[in-house]
Amino acid sequence: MATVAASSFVSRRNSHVNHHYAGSDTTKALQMKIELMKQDMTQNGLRLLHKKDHEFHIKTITKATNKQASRKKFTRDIVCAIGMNIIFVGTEVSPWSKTGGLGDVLGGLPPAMAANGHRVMTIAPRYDQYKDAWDTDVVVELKVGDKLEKVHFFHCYKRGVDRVFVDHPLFLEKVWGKTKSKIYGPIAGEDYQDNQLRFSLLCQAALEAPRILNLNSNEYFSGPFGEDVVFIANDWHTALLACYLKTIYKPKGMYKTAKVVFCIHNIAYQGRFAFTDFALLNLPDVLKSSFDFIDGYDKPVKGRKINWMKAGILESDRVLTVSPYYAEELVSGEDKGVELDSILRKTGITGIVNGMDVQEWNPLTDKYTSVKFDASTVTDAKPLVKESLQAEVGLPVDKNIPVIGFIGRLEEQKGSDILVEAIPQFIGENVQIIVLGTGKKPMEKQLEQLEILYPDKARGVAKFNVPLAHMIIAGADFILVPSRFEPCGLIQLHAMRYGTVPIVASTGGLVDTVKEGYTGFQMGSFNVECEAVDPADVTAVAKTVKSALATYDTPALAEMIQNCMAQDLSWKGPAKRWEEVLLSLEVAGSKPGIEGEEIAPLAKENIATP
Ligand SMILES: Nc1ncnc2c1ncn2[C@@H]1O[C@H](COP(=O)(O)OP(=O)(O)O[C@H]2O[C@H](CO)[C@@H](O)[C@H](O)[C@H]2O)[C@@H](O)[C@H]1O
Ligand SMILES: OC[C@H]1O[C@H](O[C@H]2[C@H](O)[C@@H](O)[C@@H](O[C@H]3[C@H](O)[C@@H](O)[C@@H](O)O[C@@H]3CO)O[C@@H]2CO)[C@H](O)[C@@H](O)[C@@H]1O
Repeated sequence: MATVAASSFVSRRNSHVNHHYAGSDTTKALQMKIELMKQDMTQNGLRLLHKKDHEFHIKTITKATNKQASRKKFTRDIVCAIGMNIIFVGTEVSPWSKTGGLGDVLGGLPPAMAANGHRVMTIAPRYDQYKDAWDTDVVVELKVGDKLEKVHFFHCYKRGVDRVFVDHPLFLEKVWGKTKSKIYGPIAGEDYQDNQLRFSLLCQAALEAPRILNLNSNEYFSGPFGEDVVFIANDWHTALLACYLKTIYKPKGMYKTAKVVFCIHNIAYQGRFAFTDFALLNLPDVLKSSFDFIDGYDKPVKGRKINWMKAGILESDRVLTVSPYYAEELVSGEDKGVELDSILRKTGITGIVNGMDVQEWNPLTDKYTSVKFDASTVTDAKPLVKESLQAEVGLPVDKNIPVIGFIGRLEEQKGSDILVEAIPQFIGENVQIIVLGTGKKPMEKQLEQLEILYPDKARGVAKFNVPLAHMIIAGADFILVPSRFEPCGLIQLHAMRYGTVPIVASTGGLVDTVKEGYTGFQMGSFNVECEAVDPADVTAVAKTVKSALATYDTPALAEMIQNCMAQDLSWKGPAKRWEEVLLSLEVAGSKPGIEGEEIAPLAKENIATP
C-alpha cells in the first residue's frame, strides 16, 4: 500500500461546511461534489489525522493498484467552511425592495460572495408582507430616539444568502404596498420626517441580528453568525452602524474583531440634518465632531448641520465606492466630491466596479421578452424583440428603425432633462426613442410630453415598470445614459449583455465599463451643475447619437454588439475584489474564499417569489 496523496479537509466552528476542489475540477453541482467526496473518502480509506483549533486534516491512503489515477484524483483541496462572515446592510434589497441600483447591488453581490464560500447575510427593512420571508420569532427592544421599540426579524434563504428583514411599523406601515416608490418619502424629492429614527433603528437592528438569529438555512452553516463578522454599510442610511459599533458594542467587549466597510453608491445623498438632531441618535458626544458639517444651504436648516455620510466615512474601517473612476472623481474636488472630498482624501477610498445580476438579466432566459437569444442569435432575434417593444409602447412597428432606450430615476443626476432638450436635434433621423423613468414631477411631465410632440417617434413612460425595463434593454438597439455623474451605472451593463450598445456620458463607472468604439460611444463629461441644462451637453448628446445611428446596420455595429456580449459582466470578478478588501481587514477567522458557483441548488431554499 503506497502512496499518500494529499488532500486537506478544513472545517470550522459550528460544523460550518463548505468545500472546494481546487485544480481542474469544474463540476458545477455542489451536491455532486459532496457525494463524490464522500465516495472518495470511503473508497480510498480517508483517515482523520489530527484535530487542532477546529481544523481537521484528512489524509488519503490510496490503493496501490490504482496509484496514478488516485494520486491525480486527490491532488486537490477540499475546503470546508472557508471564508468570512459577511453582513450587508442597506435600505433596498432586490427583488424585495428597489428604487434603483442600490437594490440591485444588495440583491446581486451577496449571492456572488456566498458562491465563493462565505457565509452571507443581508439586512434590510421589511417594507411589505413578503410572501417568502417568515417571522423568526426573535424580538429585540431598541432605544430609538426617546422611545423603546420592539423589533422583529423576518427571514428567508435564497441563492445561498440569509435575507433578514427588520420588521417595525416605521417601515411596514409607511411603505406597505408601495415598495417601489415610498421607501424614503411620500413622493420623490420629499423625505419622511422621521427618517433618522427609521435608519437609526435599522442600524441598531443590524448589529443585533448576527448575534441573536440562530440560522440553520443550509447543511453547511448553522447557528448565529456570531461576532467575527464584517459589516458592509451602504450609503448614508447605514452610516450609524459604525458609530454604534464603536461606541456602544466594542466598549462592552462585543464584536471585538468586527469591522465595518462603508460603501458609497451615491454621494449626492448624504443625510444632512439639523445639528440639534444629533440628540436623536443616542450616540455619545465624542462622536459629534464626526457629524459636524457646515454648508451654505438652507435645507433642512440654515448653517450648521449633522452629516450622516461624513460620520459613516470617518467611523468606518474602510471606504469603498462602486467604480475606480468615481473614486478618483470623489477626491478630485468639491463639485464631484459634494463637499466631502477633503474627508475622503484623508480616509482614502477604493473603487470596485459593480457587476450585474446575470440571472435576472439573461437574454437566453428573460421571462419578460418574447424571443430568447444569445450572441450567436442576436442578429436575428433583436429585430423581433424590437418589434414587440415597439408594439408594447404603441410606436410604429418597423424593424428597420433604430430604437434608442433610456431607463433611470428622474433626478438631475440622470440627465433626462438634457436628453429631452437634445431630442429635437436628432429626432429628424430614422430613429425612435423610448424613455422610462420615475422621480421628480416636472421631469415626469417632460416625459409624458414626448408622445404628444413626436407621436410616431417617441414615447415617455413615467412608471416604475420592471417588465418594460427588460423589454427596452432587450429590444432597443442603443441605450442612452446622459448622466451628469454616475457612480457606476447598471443600465449600461444590462444593455451590453443584451447586445444593446450604450451611448454614455464620460463620467464615473461609465468610463470604466464602456470602451469608446469597442463596446459603445462616449459623449464626453457633462456639466455637474444641476440647476440648468448646459447647451454644450445637449449638443454632445445629439452629435454622439447621430454618430451612433450612422453605424446602424453596419459590420462595425455588429462587431460592437459581439464585443458587448462577449464580456463577463457578472458579479464574479467584483466579488473577488471585494473579498480581497474584506480580507485585508483581518477579522478573526477570516479566510479567502474559492472560485465557486452559486450554492442555491443545495440550499433549503424557499421557492416562493416575492
Ligand atoms: N422606471 C423604472 N422602471 C423599472 N426599473 C427601473 C426604473 N428606473 C430605474 N430602474 C432600474 O433601477 C436600476 C438603476 O440602476 P443604476 O445603477 O443606473 O442606478 P441608481 O442611480 O439608482 O444607483 C446608484 O447605485 C448604483 C449601485 O451602486 C450605481 O450603479 C449608480 O451609479 C448609482 O447612482 C436598474 O436596474 C434599472 O433597470
Ligand atoms: O437605489 C436608488 C438610490 O437609492 C438611494 O437614494 C435615495 C436617497 O438615499 C434618499 O435620501 C432619497 O433621496 C432624496 C433626498 O433625501 C431628498 O433630500 C431629495 O434630494 O430627493 C431625493 C430623491 O427623492 O431617495 C433616494 C432614492 O430616490 C441610494 O442612496 C442611492 O445610492 C441610489 O441611487
